[in-house]
Amino acid sequence: MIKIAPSILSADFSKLGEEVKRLDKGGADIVHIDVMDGHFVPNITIGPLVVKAIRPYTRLPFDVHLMMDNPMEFVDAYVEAGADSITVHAEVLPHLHRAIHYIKGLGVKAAVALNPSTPLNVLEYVLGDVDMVLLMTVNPGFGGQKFITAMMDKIRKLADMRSTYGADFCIQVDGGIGLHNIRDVVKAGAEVIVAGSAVFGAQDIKGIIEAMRQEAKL
Ligand SMILES: O=C(CO)[C@@H](O)[C@H](O)COP(=O)(O)O
Repeated sequence: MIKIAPSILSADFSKLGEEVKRLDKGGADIVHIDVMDGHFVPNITIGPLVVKAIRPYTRLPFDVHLMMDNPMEFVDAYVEAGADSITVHAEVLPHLHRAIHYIKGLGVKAAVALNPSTPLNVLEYVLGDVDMVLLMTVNPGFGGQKFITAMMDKIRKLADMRSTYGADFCIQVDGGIGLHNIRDVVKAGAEVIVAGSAVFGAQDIKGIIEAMRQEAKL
């Protein structure tokens, strides 16, 4: 069973609480929260105060993706604000193993994200530690970009690595995913699908989420 995790980056920020409620009613599995610091990526988005403010609007898990140069300085604050899982980028963390275990020690799930150009081998010695690996399928920073087709092979290779190493993390993909390609990414091995513009660009959120689930059925 795949999980649909709409990114609120494409939501109407003037009424985020209501937008989160719409996702809940529409049948989303997870709320994906994109945190950008203006350094690691050229955009600035959502602080812990905002996460705390929208937390009462749903019981869906909050998956917080930290696109930051110094994520470990903020992990505690996002967990206190209501995050259920925290994703950090391998590119900024020389002590990735320590970071993963620190996050798990806070009682939430730990995920590691890779930018499109980052090779999978940086994960080799933490494959048994992570709960989820997030493969960015666009260069992070903005919603509405085109899926980078070379990422299809990267998803397959990560799924192969998982079986080779007998690991059991989830594979999440993020960027440029919608009805046109969800079947292909799922076939390649993706299980948690982040989608921003495809979900919030649709009039009917329930309809698009259902359609994506149907389309993903192999
Ligand atoms: O993290 C990011 C962008 O950095 C993503 O979560 C995007 O926001 C996904 O948006 P779409 O590509 O689905 O519009």
